[in-house]
Amino acid sequence: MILVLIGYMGSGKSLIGNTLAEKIGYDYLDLDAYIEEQEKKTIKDIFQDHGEIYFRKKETIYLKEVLANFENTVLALGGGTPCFAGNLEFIQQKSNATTVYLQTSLDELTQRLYAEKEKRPLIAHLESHEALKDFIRKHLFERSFYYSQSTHKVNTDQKHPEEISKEIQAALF
Ligand SMILES: Nc1ncnc2c1ncn2[C@@H]1O[C@H](COP(=O)(O)OP(=O)(O)OP(=O)(O)O)[C@@H](O)[C@H]1O
Ligand SMILES: O=C(O)C1=C[C@@H](O)[C@@H](O)[C@H](O)C1
Ligand SMILES: [Mg+2]
Repeated sequence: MILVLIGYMGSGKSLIGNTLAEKIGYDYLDLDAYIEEQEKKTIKDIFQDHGEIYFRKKETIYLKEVLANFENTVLALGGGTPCFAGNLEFIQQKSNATTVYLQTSLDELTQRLYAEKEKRPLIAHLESHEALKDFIRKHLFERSFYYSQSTHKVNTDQKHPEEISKEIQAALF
C-alpha cells in the first residue's frame, strides 16, 4: 500500500508522515523533498526561477513516478498536489493507494505557518499575521473541495503527532 497524506500547508503531512511510517514499518517519502532532490533545487528556487506552472508540471510527473515505483510507503504530498492536473483523481484510481486528509483549523494553520512562511513561496510575501490568516482562509476554502474527497480524515488541532498517527492507524487497519 501507499498511504497518501493530504492537507493544507502546515497541516503536518511531513511531520506526521515520518512518525506514522516509523510506527507501521513503512518507508517514508516527502514529495516536496523528492522534487528538490530530482531537480537539485529548493522548492523556493524552482518557483523563483521557473514559476508556479513549471513547478506544477514537475510535481505531477514526480507524483506519478513515485506512485509507480514505491510500495509500503507513507507519502506526504505538497499542500497543492491534489488540487492540480487531475492528481487527486489519479491517486484515487490506484488500487494500492489510500488517501488521508489531515484537517487543521484556520487559527492553528496560521500559527504554525507564521513561524516558517519563508520557505513556502505562496505565503512568504505575507508580512502580518492578519494578512497570512486572510490568505489562508480563502485558499483553504478553495482547496477544501479537493482535500475533502480523501477517503479518510483526521483532525490535527491541539494533538501530538503520536496521537494523530494512532488515529490514522485506527482508521486504516
Ligand atoms: N500536530 C502538530 N502539533 C504541533 N505542531 C505541528 C503539528 N503538525 C505540524 N506541526 C508543525 O507545523 C509546521 C508545519 O508542519 P509540516 O512541515 O509537517 O507541514 P506540511 O503539511 O508538510 O506543510 P507543506 O504542505 O508546506 O509541506 C512544522 O513546524 C511542524 O512541526
Ligand atoms: O500548498 C502549496 O501549493 C505548496 C505547498 C508546499 O508543500 C510546496 O509543495 C509548495 O510550497 C507549494
Ligand atoms: Mg511538507
